[in-house]
Amino acid sequence: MEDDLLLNFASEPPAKKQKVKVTGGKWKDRRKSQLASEGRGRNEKKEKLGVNQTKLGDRTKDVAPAEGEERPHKTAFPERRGEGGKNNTYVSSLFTANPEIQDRPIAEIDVLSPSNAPLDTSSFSGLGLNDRINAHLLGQRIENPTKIQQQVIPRLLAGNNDLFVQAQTGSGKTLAFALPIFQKLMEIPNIDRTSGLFALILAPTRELATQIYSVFESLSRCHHKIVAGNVIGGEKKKSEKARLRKGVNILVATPGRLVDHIEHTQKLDLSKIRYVVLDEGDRLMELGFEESITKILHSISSTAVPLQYPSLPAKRISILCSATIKSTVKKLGELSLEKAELVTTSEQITKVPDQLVQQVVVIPPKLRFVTLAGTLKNLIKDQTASRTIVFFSCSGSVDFHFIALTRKAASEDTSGTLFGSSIFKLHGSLSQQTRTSTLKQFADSPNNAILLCTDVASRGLDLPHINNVVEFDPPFALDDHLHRVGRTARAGSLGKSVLFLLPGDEENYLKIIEPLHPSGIQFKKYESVLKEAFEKPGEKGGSWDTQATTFHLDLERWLLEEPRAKEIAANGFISHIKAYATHLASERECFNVKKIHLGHLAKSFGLRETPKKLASGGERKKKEDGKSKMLRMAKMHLQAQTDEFNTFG
Ligand SMILES: Nc1ncnc2c1ncn2[C@@H]1O[C@H](COP(=O)(O)OP(=O)(O)OP(=O)(O)O)[C@@H](O)[C@H]1O
Repeated sequence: MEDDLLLNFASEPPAKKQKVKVTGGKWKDRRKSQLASEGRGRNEKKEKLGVNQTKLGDRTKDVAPAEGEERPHKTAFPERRGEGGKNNTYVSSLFTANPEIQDRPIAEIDVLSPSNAPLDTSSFSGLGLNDRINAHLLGQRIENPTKIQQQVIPRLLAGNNDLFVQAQTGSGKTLAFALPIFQKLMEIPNIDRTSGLFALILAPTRELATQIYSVFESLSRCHHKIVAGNVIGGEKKKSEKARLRKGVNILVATPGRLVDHIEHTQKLDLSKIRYVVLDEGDRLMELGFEESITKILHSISSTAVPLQYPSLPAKRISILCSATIKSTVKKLGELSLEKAELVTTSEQITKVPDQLVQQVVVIPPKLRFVTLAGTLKNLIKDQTASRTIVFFSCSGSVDFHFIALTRKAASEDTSGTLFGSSIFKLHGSLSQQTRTSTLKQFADSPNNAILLCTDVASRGLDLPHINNVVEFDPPFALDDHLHRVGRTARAGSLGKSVLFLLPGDEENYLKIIEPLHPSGIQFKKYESVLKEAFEKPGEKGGSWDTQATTFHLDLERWLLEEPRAKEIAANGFISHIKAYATHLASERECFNVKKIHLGHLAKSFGLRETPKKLASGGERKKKEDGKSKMLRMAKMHLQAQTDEFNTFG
């Protein structure tokens, strides 16, 4: 019998256990004694694994229970008495007792031509950029400006107006402000690092700040005496101070860390700043940086001195960039801009790029893990150096799926392999050093690479050539969807995005995202995903479900053998549920935590225990009313989100 076609059931037909009532003492002790009396102590775990396995030829075929076992619910997969206490746990089948999924036509969609691509009709030199910068761009195969660059570059080169720049994700906003600012500094006679700090760029996350800094750093090849620096927190403040003391002309910073330096680094002189860029304005506000930004802007204004450089504007020019329009961005505009000109492109910025192919797979909760694995396998099939990003709702879920896919129970590992590809994890609870090196490894990987992450990677990050985005957990807001899928299909390139939804209420989310997708949405059946991924060559039409089941059960078995991994799974499950409870009230008709089948969802985390037991740690807790539970969860999630993006040192 082939090993991978086996399913394990109970080992020796268990002799019927005598139930012994245990009373007195602590609940844990009572439970231990109860289990021991039933012969279900810890040491039995191994015996239960992998012995007396039964071939599953047909997913719906009912297999006779071992002697001494009860036949469970008729439609369910044959169950095994597990390690449960009062409520026994079951090894349920992946493919039975799943909720129904609405039938939808599965048509191919016509992909439109790119909406954020460089335009053939215009050149950078035509916009007023000098030869050195042009040559530098050509060296990077950047030949024609995008629409937003066409509009912003001449305005910044010529003008004295503040700008409110709104454009689609991946439309080249960074170069739109970086190129003219750099050129203006190039025009300062004898500029060097001691001439002063002239441009400040504020970004919401350390990753984004690092990325913008590297754009300026690479531009310094056009004039090696212009020095860019960054202060982003998470790194040693001492070395940042030393950098500021030596002098920089362009500073890229996260707001929290910059305020810290304003207060404690005497050498930091903001008086010559003539350009302030607020990148990802909506995110800066969402992360609560309003107060820090106000302080920074006030410090700049209150120390400003007149300059004798004719190439620089007489007064400070502020540029606010955002891919989405929100009331919070408008508020940031009021705070930072003066008589600003709105610069936007004709295409609807609140839509995804036209060329993006959006797929949706509706998956019963039990099948989420195996369908994720199948999706990843299919996406990298026939590829050699593809890049895929998978978004999760919380760090706990990233940690679990990383260990589950790589089978590495040591949580400090951030890289591994899956289906011959490199796989990485990234979230805000990792140290800054780890985050930076993980992103670099992911970007530089010579083979196919997959990044499992939270929304820490959803904003502004320009990872090169991302082919696919998978939203394993739905976004918490529509803007998040735009930003997540916006990591692919950048600057006119093609890209695919896959959204996972649960059957039932979550299917309503389709109606919400449909207007954002000019090319339409392609519906995919999870069965076809699994079939493509798991069908053995030459065995068409039969083996895929068995293979998928085996793949999943291997995870369950592994968790039983690895207590640390099981702990990570339990934590991942609990964090996932908590994060789910914080979906916007306005989207409750799609994401209602009360309607989730917790048992089925726990199975997708490889867990056989009842979720109630997991969530409470087995202890009875005082009943909490619904409202205070929601508030508590929302608070926890907000805290987790801020931690996720913690830009402070
Ligand atoms: N004119 C161009 N031609 C070709 N590639 C370009 C051009 N301009 C920018 N790019 C590339 O396109 C990618 C996206 O640019 P950028 O990160 O500035 O987009 P963005 O508008 O800031 O997106 P987001 O809003 O998602 O942060 C980068 O890799 C950049 O090098």
